[in-house]
Amino acid sequence: MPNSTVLKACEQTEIDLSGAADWVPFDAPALVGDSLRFVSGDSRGDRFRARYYRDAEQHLHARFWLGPEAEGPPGHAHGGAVAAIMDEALGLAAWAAGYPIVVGNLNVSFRNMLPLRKVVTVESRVVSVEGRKIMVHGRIFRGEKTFAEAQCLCITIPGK
Ligand SMILES: CCCCCCCCCCCCCCCC(=O)SCCNC(=O)CCNC(=O)[C@H](O)C(C)(C)COP(=O)(O)OP(=O)(O)OC[C@H]1O[C@@H](n2cnc3c(N)ncnc32)[C@H](O)[C@@H]1OP(=O)(O)O
Repeated sequence: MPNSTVLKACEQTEIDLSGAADWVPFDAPALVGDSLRFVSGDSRGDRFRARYYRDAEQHLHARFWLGPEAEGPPGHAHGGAVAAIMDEALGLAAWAAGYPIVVGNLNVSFRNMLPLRKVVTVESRVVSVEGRKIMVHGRIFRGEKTFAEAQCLCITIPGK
């Protein structure tokens, strides 16, 4: 099947990105707008589709789907795609917690190859705040399987 046909088939498919029962949808574009364009901005794209949520404790979660344009190893996600998800989701977690930041350092461990065309969950947590340094940890998983873990050092932007 030619590639264009595969892409078209993907575009037409609705992906179920619904959250857990106790999650509340989080309007990320309302908070950071076009900064999401690179990763989660195209809800019908063939690279990433995403939806963000917050749980009762206000931690940010996301459902992500990676399509054929995120491919690295055959059938699996490119490491840069996984890192981009971590950059967006963990940076956004700091913003959602009230800290206007940019990411200063992002450390990603790739634990298992992440299959394309499966919905995965991203969980995040602000673990410490020291002056301008906000540390956020995150994980991408599906069921019992962890695909990646990350530690993200966010630095608040003066004057924001
Ligand atoms: C203008 C409007 C923007 C709006 C934006 C909206 C974005 C909303 C998006 C939300 C969802 C998407 C999230 C994507 C998030 C990105 O991808 S952001 C893009 C990628 N990141 C960047 O481009 C950042 C580039 N780096 C910089 O701009 C500057 O280096 C920084 C990070 C602002 C820090 O510079 P600085 O303000 O001069 O601060 P500096 O004194 O160097 O450091 C402050 C403290 O942090 C520590 N630190 C700084 N960098 C590091 C590091 N890499 N490692 C360890 N420690 C460090 C320093 O040691 C220092 O510690 P203390 O001495 O206070 O103990």
